[in-house]
Amino acid sequence: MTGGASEGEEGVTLDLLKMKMADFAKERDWDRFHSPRNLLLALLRIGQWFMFDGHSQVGEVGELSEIFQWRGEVPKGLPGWKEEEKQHLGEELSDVLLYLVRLSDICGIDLGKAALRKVGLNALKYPVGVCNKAYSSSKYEGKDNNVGSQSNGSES
Ligand SMILES: Nc1ccn([C@H]2C[C@H](O)[C@@H](COP(=O)(O)OP(=O)(O)OP(=O)(O)O)O2)c(=O)n1
Repeated sequence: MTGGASEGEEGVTLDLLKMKMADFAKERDWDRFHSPRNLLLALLRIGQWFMFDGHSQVGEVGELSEIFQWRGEVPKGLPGWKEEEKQHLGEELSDVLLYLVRLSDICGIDLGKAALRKVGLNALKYPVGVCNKAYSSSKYEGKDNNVGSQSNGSES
């Protein structure tokens, strides 16, 4: 699929991204590089794996983390961030999503279905009424889960 720039902008689906990534790789004869292991390393790597990518030592999750590194806690909505900083964040979030979509596709996992199923499992594991006042799991005790919620009035 090689449609126009605005294609799919209204309600982007995982299937559309999956097709875009498949076309991107096919058009460049990069299918041979998009193995499960390579895609996982592209997300997480420390070190180099690809011939045109000699300068980067961290994977996309690392690049995403670098944006938040040393900023301390960041309020929701990112007040005070410049537009180009938000755009950069969008790019790094997209890289993570795109590699995850591609990794799922290459592994034969329907990511949308798997994620929906997982949302259901999460709801069973953390029932409303038990968890809506305070986290009962010691895993989360002592953590401030409402950091920044006053900045835009949204709940986490
Ligand atoms: N073999 C490759 C190389 C790149 N991409 C796509 C998926 C990502 O969305 C993006 C990653 O490109 P880069 O490795 O150039 O990473 P960045 O765009 O983050 O550039 P930089 O590392 O310079 O910040 O390109 C891909 O599908 N397969």
